[in-house]
Amino acid sequence: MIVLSNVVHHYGVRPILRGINLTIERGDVVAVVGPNGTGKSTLLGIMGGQLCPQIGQVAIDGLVRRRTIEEEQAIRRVTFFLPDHVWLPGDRSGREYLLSVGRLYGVEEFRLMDHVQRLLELFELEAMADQDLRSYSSGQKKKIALAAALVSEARCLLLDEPFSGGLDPSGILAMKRVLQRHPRRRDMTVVLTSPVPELIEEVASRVVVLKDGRVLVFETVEGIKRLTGGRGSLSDALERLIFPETIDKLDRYFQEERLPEWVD
Ligand SMILES: Nc1ncnc2c1ncn2[C@@H]1O[C@H](COP(=O)(O)OP(=O)(O)OP(=O)(O)O)[C@@H](O)[C@H]1O
Repeated sequence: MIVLSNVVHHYGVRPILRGINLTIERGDVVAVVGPNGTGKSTLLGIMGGQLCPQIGQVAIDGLVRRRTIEEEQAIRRVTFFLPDHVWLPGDRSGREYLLSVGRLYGVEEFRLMDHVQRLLELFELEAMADQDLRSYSSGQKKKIALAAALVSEARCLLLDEPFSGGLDPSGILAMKRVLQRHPRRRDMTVVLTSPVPELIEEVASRVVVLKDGRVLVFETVEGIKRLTGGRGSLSDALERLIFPETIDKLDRYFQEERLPEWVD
């Protein structure tokens, strides 16, 4: 379970997050959505321990992030934070990297070897498995980063944009299926960001809508649809909830495209 209590964060003087309170239960897959620059990655970074909020705190399974060294170490053993842009050791092979992540998380050796092999197959990386990571394409690097999150067997996954970064349709399908299956069966907690409502609708049990530094709504996908009239897809609902002015802007844009009257 992840509990955020009055989390406030700003870079310089401008507040980005203005008192976020959230309780995310085990077994939930929560998607954080909102306009560009609204603070989704900042929120994930704070949950992931990469950033320390100026006010408030994050507790994971009852342990508070960045309070004491012991608590932080205990959280790190059960939490995997995958930033949007991840650093990979270029002089290690994909297999070596996955094995080292699994060992860091204390995964038992025999099970680890088998899990690494299955992940390499799942993400269609077997042919590249023993080549240096510097020779991987950007989509292949994204797949290895996702495989690293999964091989950790951490019960709390924080994934910033897991479906972006050049992932091909088979990679998207693989990640989608894993997120649909693992969290409920393994009592995991997953928080992710994605700008694609169609993907969120398929994997998320609940959605956090951030706007102007606050939680506008924290609801199930069906709950968000009900709030906005109950018709259409999540994409339609989010459009009405977060971007109501976009339709007007589109009308204005196409009006201005009309040629002035003096042009033949
Ligand atoms: N290191 C930083 N220094 C200063 N400002 C920052 C920094 N990181 C982010 N910001 C600002 O904080 C705000 C929130 O950024 P953040 O990346 O969390 O937004 P986001 O919702 O994830 O955006 P996007 O949808 O574009 O990925 C933005 O206005 C951004 O310019």
